[in-house]
Amino acid sequence: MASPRQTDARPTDDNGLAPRRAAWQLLNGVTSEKRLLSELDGTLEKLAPEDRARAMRLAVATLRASGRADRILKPHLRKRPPEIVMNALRLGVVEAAGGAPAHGVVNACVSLVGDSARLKTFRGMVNAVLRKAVEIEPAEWDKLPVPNLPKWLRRPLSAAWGDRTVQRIEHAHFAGAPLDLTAKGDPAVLAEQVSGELLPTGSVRLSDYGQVSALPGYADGDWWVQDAAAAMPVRLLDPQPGERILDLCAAPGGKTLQLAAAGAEVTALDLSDSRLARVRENLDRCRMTANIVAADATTFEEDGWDAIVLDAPCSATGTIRRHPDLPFARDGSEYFQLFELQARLIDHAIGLLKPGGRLLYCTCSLLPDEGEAQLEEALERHPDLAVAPLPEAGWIEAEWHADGGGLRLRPDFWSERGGMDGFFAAVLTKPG
Ligand SMILES: C[S@@+](CC[C@H](N)C(=O)[O-])C[C@H]1O[C@@H](n2cnc3c(N)ncnc32)[C@H](O)[C@@H]1O
Repeated sequence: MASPRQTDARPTDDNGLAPRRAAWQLLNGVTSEKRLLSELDGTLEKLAPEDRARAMRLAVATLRASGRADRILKPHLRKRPPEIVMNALRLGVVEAAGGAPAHGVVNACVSLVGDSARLKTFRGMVNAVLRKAVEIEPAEWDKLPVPNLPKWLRRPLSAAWGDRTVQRIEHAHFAGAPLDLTAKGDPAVLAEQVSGELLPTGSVRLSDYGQVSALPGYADGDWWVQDAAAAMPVRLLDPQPGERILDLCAAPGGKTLQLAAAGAEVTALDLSDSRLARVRENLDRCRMTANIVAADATTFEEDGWDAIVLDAPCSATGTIRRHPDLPFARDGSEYFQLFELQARLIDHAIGLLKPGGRLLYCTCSLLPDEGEAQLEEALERHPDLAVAPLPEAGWIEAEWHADGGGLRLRPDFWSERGGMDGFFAAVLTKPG
């Protein structure tokens, strides 16, 4: 049910200024305050649902194309203005390149800065620069290079996968992502129900869709949103009915739902109470159950599990297609702590498995430090463990085999189909 705030909020009749202002605030939160869009929810609270969606779409599109917008703007700027003024300019260029009428875009962006006492002096400059910058022809825009990842991220990715692959990954980031669903039941039936494409891995893909909650089967809990790559690790684990499985970093619950749908007896654990609320909501909507535990996975003590899923906290660099804010809001300085936490979580999880139990380790990361290297180092620390060979299953393509075992998924794979998130996944078996 809509909250009172949502019911009160009405679409704007101010020529679309409210969603543009919210998009601008989101951009400022990301590029100036270095916060993720997911941490800036409050910015959208007072907007009507359709304005909220529009603001988020605008912010995401601008972040994705920010490098292109800067190229267009550069020749028109004698001196680079403050970052928040740059964001108003970027917003205008990206909207105009997307086909919005130039006049409305210029007026709106001038109003954004003009309404702020602090930025009023930039009104004239924004007006003059944008008038010229929005004249770009769609064909000219399309010919501009796809924006590069920032150096701090490009460097380790180039070292791992090579420059050419990083360029392909950047193209995949720029293209964005389709909507992938995981079916609670038969994916072929779901594909028909939502008129989607049944992918070889069993996910159902929609390239053109409106409001997610209005799609058939949402209210009945027939499916949940989960990138095709994110759905593969649990397929590797192959959970069996009745198995006792601990999902150690469970929220928002995509993998918990897969485990429960397979008939496993699932305990979903997460450090974050608020994120666990989303696991509960997802389970309720899909009419499935799991034991929910709010705890720290590094100290949780119940052992004897048939299998453990460790979808560890990570850089999330595999999800930039969906989250173009990440390269702007992060700088890699916190990653070393994550690598250490991942190793500690692996060691602790191994101790909680019963003899013969399986540990699924996975991360939505493109950095080998969080995937291949973690696996290699875990095997050095625990020489009695074995990496389960990848199943012969036809859905695993040859180029997805990771060096040293496991599955390496990248956004440049399936480019003809709309790509996939980046992921690493491997199953480790404890001796019986
Ligand atoms: C990559 S997300 C998990 C995604 C989830 N498995 C899914 O498929 O929807 C990582 C999760 O780890 C949780 N987390 C981080 N540190 C943790 C810890 N020490 N103990 C338990 N959970 C932790 C975060 O709150 C976050 O929800």
